[in-house]
Amino acid sequence: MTLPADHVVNTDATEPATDLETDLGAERTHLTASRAALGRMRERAESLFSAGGNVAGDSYTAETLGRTLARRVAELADDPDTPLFFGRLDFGRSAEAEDHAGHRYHVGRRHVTDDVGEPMVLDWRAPVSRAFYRASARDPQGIAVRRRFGFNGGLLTSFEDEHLDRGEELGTASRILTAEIERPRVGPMRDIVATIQPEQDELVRADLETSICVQGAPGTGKTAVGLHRAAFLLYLHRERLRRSGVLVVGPNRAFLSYISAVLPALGEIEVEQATVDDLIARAPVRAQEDPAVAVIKHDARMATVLAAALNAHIGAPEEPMTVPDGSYRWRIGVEVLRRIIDDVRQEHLPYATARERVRARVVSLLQRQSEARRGDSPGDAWLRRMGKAKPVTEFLDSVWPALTPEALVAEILTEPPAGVLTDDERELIRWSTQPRSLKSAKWTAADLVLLDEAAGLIERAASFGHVVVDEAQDLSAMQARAIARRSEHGSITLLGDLAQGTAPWAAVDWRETLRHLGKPDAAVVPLTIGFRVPAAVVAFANRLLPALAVDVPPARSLRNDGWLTIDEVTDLDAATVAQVRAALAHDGSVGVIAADTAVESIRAALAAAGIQSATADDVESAERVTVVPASVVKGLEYDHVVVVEPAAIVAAEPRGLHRLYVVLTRAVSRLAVLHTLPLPAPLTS
Ligand SMILES: Nc1ncnc2c1ncn2[C@@H]1O[C@H](COP(=O)(O)OP(=O)(O)OP(=O)(O)O)[C@@H](O)[C@H]1O
Repeated sequence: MTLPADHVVNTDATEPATDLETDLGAERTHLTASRAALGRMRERAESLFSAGGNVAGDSYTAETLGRTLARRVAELADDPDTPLFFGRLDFGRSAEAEDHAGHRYHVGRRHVTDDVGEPMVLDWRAPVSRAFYRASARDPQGIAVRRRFGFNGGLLTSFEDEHLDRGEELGTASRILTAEIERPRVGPMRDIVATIQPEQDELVRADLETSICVQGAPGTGKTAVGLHRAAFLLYLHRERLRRSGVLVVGPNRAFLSYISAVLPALGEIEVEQATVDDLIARAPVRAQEDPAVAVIKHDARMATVLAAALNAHIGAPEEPMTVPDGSYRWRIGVEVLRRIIDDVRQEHLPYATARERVRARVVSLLQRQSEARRGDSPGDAWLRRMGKAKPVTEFLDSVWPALTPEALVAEILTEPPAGVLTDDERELIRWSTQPRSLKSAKWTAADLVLLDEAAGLIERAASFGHVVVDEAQDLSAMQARAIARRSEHGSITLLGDLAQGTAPWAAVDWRETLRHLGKPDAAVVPLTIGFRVPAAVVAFANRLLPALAVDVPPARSLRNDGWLTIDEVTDLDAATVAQVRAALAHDGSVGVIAADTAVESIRAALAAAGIQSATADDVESAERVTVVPASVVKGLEYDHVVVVEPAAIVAAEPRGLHRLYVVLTRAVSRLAVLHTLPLPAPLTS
């Protein structure tokens, strides 16, 4: 790659800057020029877009071209509040610099080229940009100087140089990194491209073929890593992943709306985001059930039960088949029919595909007989007619009957088969009242995982090219299998923290989850640097860890600036209002977290005091205060968190201590804990 002369580092570019202001001025000029160039790139894309209909020959091509160009225009959108570049690499003249020796590159959110196609800003995902994240004084990777830029909104305000060639390296002491981590959080989650850390970058840039499981304490950047990995893979394997798709799975709607802006900000607008429940929603949930019943339905043994029940529908042919065809009668003997069934069973195809395979094998035997007798090949119409001939259909219906997932699940809930579940378990899952028809069946949420499993046994689900699963510690075996079916031919990034497992089936060992996901050999990699929770708050929340019975590696907080108060009060509402008022005096977001049942009264108390609040899924809300039920706060963060009555949060569910650990680790700067009841024991010991 060649660069225009003014971007080429001459030998003295690696000398200390003589005049910071001049340097800053030059960088601002480059930023302005880059923005203008991006504007021109967008204009060109827009004019192509509007001309698209005329150039394309047919409507299909026009539509495809239109979509491609519309996407291109969207990808080139410029947010004036977001820096277009955030770093600069000055390559030295060592052999390691290879072709880049003496070159200077600005690194930013997307490629920007000037009018003759020369790069002005390199995409952070380009191979050259890797050194921005990974070069160190010990391993400079050809870099003489790494420059990081500080921004305020879209305005370039400062920079920070590391002369790697002189052994200088700031690492996590970088002021710009510190400012980014400490900046107040408002609105939805932001990207971290400017400050991805080396241990994160290694995961972000892992190959498409590689599935990984990331175990990290709260705030170590798991979500950020997963989203950036999706963006990275889309950049590197654009066409392939555009065809197969990339999916991000999160725990709930509030979380998905919180993260929804990250990928579009990186120019990636085609990633599907869903909860597991969205993925498997083939019927509406119209009934509740005892959690003990749901636990059984989410157990991996249900997959065995369903597979066996389905298998039991495959019968053995008992009599030969005779098919009339005009003046002929074709005959297939019972032994041959049995062989067909045995052979197709061995192919381990989905049930419905296999049924069609049996039909095709039967028709091909009929065809051979017809050819032998008639001396010519029958046409397609004949083949179709034979496939639908009554004796063929009757044969299939008796030995390989068509089945729907609903029928299969209804069958095992009507008469739970013996052999895999205990008798008690069978009684627990048994339908107490039989629905009049499958259509009127009132499915529970857990029934939907069974329906999805059944659907997967009957027909193969489409596989995404890559799936990012966040908060994966809460996946049940059956949910993991639902994701496995959707990533059979792709890879997975699994993100989670065993200490934050709140589902009744929460994982205690990642190996087990990976096995259910069909990626048993994926590496489990820890993230160890905490970017959210201040050290004092981490120390407080960590008092819970021994009681959580999980083996997780410790993390070190980068934030020493936090603030923690624990107050025993007599009037929770009044104390909450007072804390929220105090928090509003600072910058940033305020999250009030309480047991689910307490949320409405807290919201009312705040409103009575003139403080309006938003709900967790309304990330664009103008209100700075959000009142969040403890059950949906996973993955979210607020500058100032007020936790109301920890004992009630713990008492609300069987894994209440895990929930409290999640709740206490949402604070970016300040945590206020208010209680009237004694604090849960592990917190006071
Ligand atoms: N390298 C980084 N530079 C700046 N900020 C970062 C970096 N990594 C993570 N962060 C920030 O730290 C916060 C926590 O990140 P994230 O939500 O990804 O953590 P997490 O491990 O998924 O947390 P949890 O376990 O609570 O879900 C976010 O605000 C994120 O933007």
